[in-house]
Amino acid sequence: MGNEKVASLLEDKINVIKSGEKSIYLVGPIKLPVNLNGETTIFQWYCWLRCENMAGHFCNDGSYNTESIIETLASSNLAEMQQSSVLVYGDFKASNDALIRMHSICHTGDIFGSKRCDCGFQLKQAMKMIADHGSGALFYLANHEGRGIGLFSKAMAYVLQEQGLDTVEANLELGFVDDARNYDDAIQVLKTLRSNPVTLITNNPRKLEALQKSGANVAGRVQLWGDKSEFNEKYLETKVVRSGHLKGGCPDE
Ligand SMILES: Nc1nc2c(ncn2[C@@H]2O[C@H](COP(=O)(O)OP(=O)(O)OP(=O)(O)O)[C@@H](O)[C@H]2O)c(=O)[nH]1
Repeated sequence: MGNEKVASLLEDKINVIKSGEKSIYLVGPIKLPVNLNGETTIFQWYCWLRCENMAGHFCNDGSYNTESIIETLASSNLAEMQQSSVLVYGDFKASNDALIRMHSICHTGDIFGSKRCDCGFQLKQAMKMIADHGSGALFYLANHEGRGIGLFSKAMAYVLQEQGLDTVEANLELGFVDDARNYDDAIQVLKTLRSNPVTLITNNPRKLEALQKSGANVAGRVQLWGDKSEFNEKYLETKVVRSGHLKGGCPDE
């Protein structure tokens, strides 16, 4: 198969979202059958790549064609970088209301099922809530590890926490801010996929604020608490007491 043929197969599945200096290359939808609590649920999956003055990569000159993307893929070493993605359920573009979650990657909680946090529970529960609701999207934000400090630094923060520091103190002692996450790219992708109202699944007021400030059509928020155990009790308490996470279903509760 030549480059031209491959390009023509991919053309309809690539969407270029331009915003100032940067471009976001969005690939999808791709059918993704997912095992959700023992049942197969069909999601549509999209993955994106942000490109910003990356000399040597396919995004450096602002021009774009599918063939040039394919030509540079193999030499771009994308496995060394983080790419985020979104799982979409139902008629996400047209439905009147939809549930969305901006889920920050948690290697330990999402993959290993660590009980030090509630991330793995929230991931599965949010996917279930979205499917039960009939329309929605779960954004899996791969550059958010450790609230934006990266996996290695999160491991260092865990070591400090084992000496009694809470999650916020550990981040600060390592020279980070408490929360360094940015939602801009995910919001751009959301706006590309849907303009109708969305309800955000979160306990974190900063996520809600980021979405509202962006001008996205936000109908409200639903909370997601659960999976409390002796292992994450302090972690959950710190989220409420130090990071201002909300207990209750509405933004102003
Ligand atoms: N720095 C740090 N990050 C952690 C720790 N435990 C989990 N995380 C990260 O925290 C992020 C999730 O943030 P949370 O504060 O649990 O929840 P949230 O995403 O802000 O809010 P919700 O939308 O309500 O889930 C993930 O990226 C995890 O990797 C920790 O002990 N220290």
